[in-house]
Amino acid sequence: MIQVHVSKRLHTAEGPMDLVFSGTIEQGEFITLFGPSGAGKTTLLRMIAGLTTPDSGTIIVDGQPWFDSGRRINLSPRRRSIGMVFQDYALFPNLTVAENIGLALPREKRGVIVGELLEVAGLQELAGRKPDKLSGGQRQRVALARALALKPTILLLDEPLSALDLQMRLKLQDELLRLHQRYQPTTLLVSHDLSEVFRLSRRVFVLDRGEVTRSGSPTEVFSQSKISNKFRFNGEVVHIKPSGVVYIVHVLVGQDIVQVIASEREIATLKVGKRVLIASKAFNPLIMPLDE
Ligand SMILES: Nc1ncnc2c1ncn2[C@@H]1O[C@H](COP(=O)(O)OP(=O)(O)OP(=O)(O)O)[C@@H](O)[C@H]1O
Repeated sequence: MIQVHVSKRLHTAEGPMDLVFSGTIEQGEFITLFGPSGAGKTTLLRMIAGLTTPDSGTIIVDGQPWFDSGRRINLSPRRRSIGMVFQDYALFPNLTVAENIGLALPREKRGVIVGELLEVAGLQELAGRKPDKLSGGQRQRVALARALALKPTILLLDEPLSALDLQMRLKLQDELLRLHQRYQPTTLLVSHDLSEVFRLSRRVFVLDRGEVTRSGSPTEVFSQSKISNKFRFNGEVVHIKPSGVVYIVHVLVGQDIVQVIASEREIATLKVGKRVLIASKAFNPLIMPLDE
């Protein structure tokens, strides 16, 4: 369990802003941090990693204080069990894929762990390549494998997929879910992409100007509560969930998630990533695929 209670005064172009975060994250949870640019998301990750020092507060991980301003405890990043992946790939250009993944591992364990990660991340064929011979998606897979090599308690991901095209992003999201399931690190992901928040996390914190304005499941946080009976929306299917004899389809419309009930017959034409039109028919919304 991670208990984070921190505050820090930040200096932004618009003047000072207080970043205040208080939250408890369970072991193995997948959390996203969502919010506008400059809200303080990256700084929060950096404080957990030990790269930025909070002005006050505590960060307790499995009962162990990583930071405690009152007791003057501040573990260095090296002593915190974390793996990190950022938007820019930050791989060592002169090392191969396998060497990049194994870099921080003790020599005697390196072969076994790197071998496993190459296999799990589907990178075996690329083990001997240098980063400049990889695509953006492949590089991020290497960065992810490297972040997991030391079996960190916490995985910190700062928009790792945002530079990738949609197709690659969806593929890497699946990969991320698979890796998370296998190694179960407590994961904090910063994302600007609402469909990503929805696909990957069970819980989201919305940060705005240094404060958590909303938190809960993506559905709770983003569902549109009042929908008029007469409407037409274009959106993208982000999740399909069986519910008894029908299905609940979650559709991303702008910045909102709209839930629509669909029958098995309607579901046959839908899948995650599909662009759809939601329109009202009498009082019940009607959902149908859009021609592409
Ligand atoms: N160590 C620091 N001390 C004071 N101010 C800081 C510090 N680090 C960052 N800031 C300021 O805090 C603000 C928030 O930055 P941060 O990168 O955390 O936002 P963000 O939500 O991650 O934004 P983006 O989505 O654009 O990455 C910025 O204006 C930045 O200049």
